[in-house]
Amino acid sequence: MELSFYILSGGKSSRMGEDKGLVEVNGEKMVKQVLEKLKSIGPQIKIITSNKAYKNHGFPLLPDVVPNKGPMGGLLTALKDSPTSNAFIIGCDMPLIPKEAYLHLIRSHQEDRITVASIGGIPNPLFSIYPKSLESNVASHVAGEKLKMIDFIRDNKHEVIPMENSLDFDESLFKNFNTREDLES
Ligand SMILES: Nc1nc2c(ncn2[C@@H]2O[C@H](COP(=O)(O)OP(=O)(O)OP(=O)(O)O)[C@@H](O)[C@H]2O)c(=O)[nH]1
Repeated sequence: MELSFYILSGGKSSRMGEDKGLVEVNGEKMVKQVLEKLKSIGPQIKIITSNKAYKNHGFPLLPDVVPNKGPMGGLLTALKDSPTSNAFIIGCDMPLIPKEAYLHLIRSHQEDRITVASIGGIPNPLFSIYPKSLESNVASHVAGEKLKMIDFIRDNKHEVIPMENSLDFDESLFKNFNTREDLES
């Protein structure tokens, strides 16, 4: 299955106070850590942001087609752009997720549905694979201001893959870093 990868980095980062993807965790920018894993998985990688500071990572940047709609706007941008029939959507603030987790989700994916990773019983729409065929459904949600990713997933054919059941992962590897306190913990 051919896949394109999109890192969502277009958020307001209001809790962090500065653009999250460019903040360092364990001495390296979060976006860089995500890119390092993706590079070894597939060639089609883009960062969805309008912040030019992401440019020096060497991957194409893509601004949101409809700005200020949160991750749903990022998903719409990704599916519109995707040259492949499926797109892997990843938040920029989960830098510790191991490559094996990406591979596991890809192996679990079936082309006609959304494949959502769950961690500790909680589905994560920003570590998920979406069929490009859902683009018009996403566009309707965005136009109707129905911006909760989880509601979109529930409205469409999907499968939840509990990461901890299949792989011997520590849940802490799926931590996302939203605040300064998160960085210190
Ligand atoms: N492209 C794009 N990505 C977004 C948008 N809003 C949020 N994201 C990304 O979605 C992921 C989760 O974002 P959140 O933590 O919910 O929101 P945030 O705006 O980044 O941060 P807060 O303002 O602190 O809530 C992060 O990777 C964000 O960069 C958006 O409007 N466009």
